[in-house]
Parts: sequence; C-alpha cells; structure tokens
Amino acid sequence: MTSPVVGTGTLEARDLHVRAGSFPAVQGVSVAFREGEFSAVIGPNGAGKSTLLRALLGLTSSESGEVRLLDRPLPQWTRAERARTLAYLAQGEGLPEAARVRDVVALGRGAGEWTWGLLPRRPWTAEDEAAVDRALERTDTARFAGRRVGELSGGERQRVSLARALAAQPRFLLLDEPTNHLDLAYGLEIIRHARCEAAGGLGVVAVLHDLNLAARADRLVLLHGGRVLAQGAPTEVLTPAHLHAAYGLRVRVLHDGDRPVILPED
Ligand SMILES: Nc1ncnc2c1ncn2[C@@H]1O[C@H](COP(=O)(O)OP(=O)(O)OP(=O)(O)O)[C@@H](O)[C@H]1O
Repeated sequence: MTSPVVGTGTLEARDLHVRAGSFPAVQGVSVAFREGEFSAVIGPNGAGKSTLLRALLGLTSSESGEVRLLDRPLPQWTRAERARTLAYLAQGEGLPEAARVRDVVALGRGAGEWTWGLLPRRPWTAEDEAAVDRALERTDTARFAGRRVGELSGGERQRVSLARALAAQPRFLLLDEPTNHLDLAYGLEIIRHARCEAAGGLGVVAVLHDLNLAARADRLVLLHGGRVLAQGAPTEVLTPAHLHAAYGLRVRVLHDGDRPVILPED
C-alpha cells in the first residue's frame, strides 16, 4: 500500500499588520502554518486571534505585510481558488435548522442547486457525491445524514459544520473557537478529528481558549496585544512565564507524558 502524499505547503503571515476598525488588532505577526500539522492560536480575549484568522483567509485586508498561501501572495489567488484551498469554520456558525445533514454537508461543495461561499455554480458530479460521503464518514456524521439539523445536539451540529468544511477538500482548514459551548467529551472529539485530518495531510489552524485542549496541537502560537508572544511546540509555549505575561495568571504546568497540563493557581 502506498502512503498518502502529504503536502508541505504553508499558509504564512509575514510582518502582518491588520486594523479592526481603527484598532491595531494585529501588529507585526510572522507565522507559518504547515500542511500536515495541527496548529492552535491561543491568547487572551482581544489578543487578535480572530482578526489574524480572518486576514489569513483574505476576509480582512491588511495594512502592511503579507499573507502567502502555498508560496504565492494571497491577493494573487482568485476567489474561487481560495475557496477551494482554504476552508473556514466561523465562530458560532449557524446551520439551517430545517435542512437535512447530508444537504448541509453538500453545501461545502458549492455545486448543484446550491451556491455557498465564493464557489461558482456548477453541476453536481459523482466526485461531489464521493467527497460528501467521505466528509460524513470522517466526522462520524454518516449515521445521522438523513436527520434534520434542528434535531441534533450542539456537539453533533459542530461535527456537521466540520463535515461541511471538509467536503470542500481544502488544503487548510481554519477553525475559530470550534469547541466553544461544547462539553468536555464533544470538545475533545472535535480536537481528535482535527488531529486526525492533520495526520492525513490537511493544515489545521484552530483558535482555542482551552489551553489543555490546545496542548494537544502540534504547534502553538500565543498572541498577546496583537503580537506573537511565543510560538513553537506546546512544551515551549505553555510555560508559567509566558502564561503569566499573556493572561496575568500564575499557573502550574504539570506534564502528562510530554503533554503540558495547565493548572491555574488561586
Ligand atoms: N470592528 C472593530 N472595531 C474596533 N475594534 C475592533 C473591531 N473588531 C475587533 N476589534 C478589537 O480588536 C482586538 C482584537 O480582536 P479579535 O476579535 O481579533 O481578538 P480575539 O483574540 O479573537 O478575542 P476573543 O478571544 O475575545 O474572541 C480587540 O481589542 C477588539 O476589541
């Protein structure tokens, strides 16, 4: 059996400055996210995480610096190319309650009767059908593909959103707080799916607030005040000194194997 070809492309920000309204939300950020890696962007409220994500997607324009996707400046990509290469799961994404799960996942293909995101309208093909099947299987949503979204739990809905994003067969998947409002089990499940997709070659970048979930990523970027305070492996980033500088909190860092476990001190 041949192993899958895992790309080594990057989604990069180089000395990126982005304003959110008039506020300098991202200030001189340089980071490179790789295919085949699960990266988490962490940092306190207002650190610039969502603004960075939106700039990486080309949804917000930058003041200076650049975003490069697979070694080409993002503005040189057409909207359709971008939509095929970068998938986005926005914070608190709403799904149509009355729609059936399979139809929602099919929206990710931007084909058939529906148009979605920036993809042009085109006829539905056998390839679209196969991509939807695969996305349903990978997210463990195939067993309720015929049910209506309104009948699902929050965790199940989040997996349907993930399936919708994966159905586009992107090279990078950007997730903004995908575990928000999920209980411990569902939160872990989303992280497990993200890790699994990264192992299969996808570049996964997730904004996360839960540092103990973020510790399961391959790489972390810690933002504070719009700047990178630290980046690297979880053990390098999740240190008491970095977390005190970012959150103003004293924490103890324990180790579960080589994974850091964060315990805030009272
Ligand atoms: N439209 C806007 N106008 C003015 N300021 C904004 C706007 N959008 C964001 N900001 C500010 O920019 C900063 C960064 O916001 P951003 O949403 O990127 O942070 P974040 O790290 O994702 O925060 P959170 O964890 O709370 O979601 C914040 O101080 C925010 O108040």
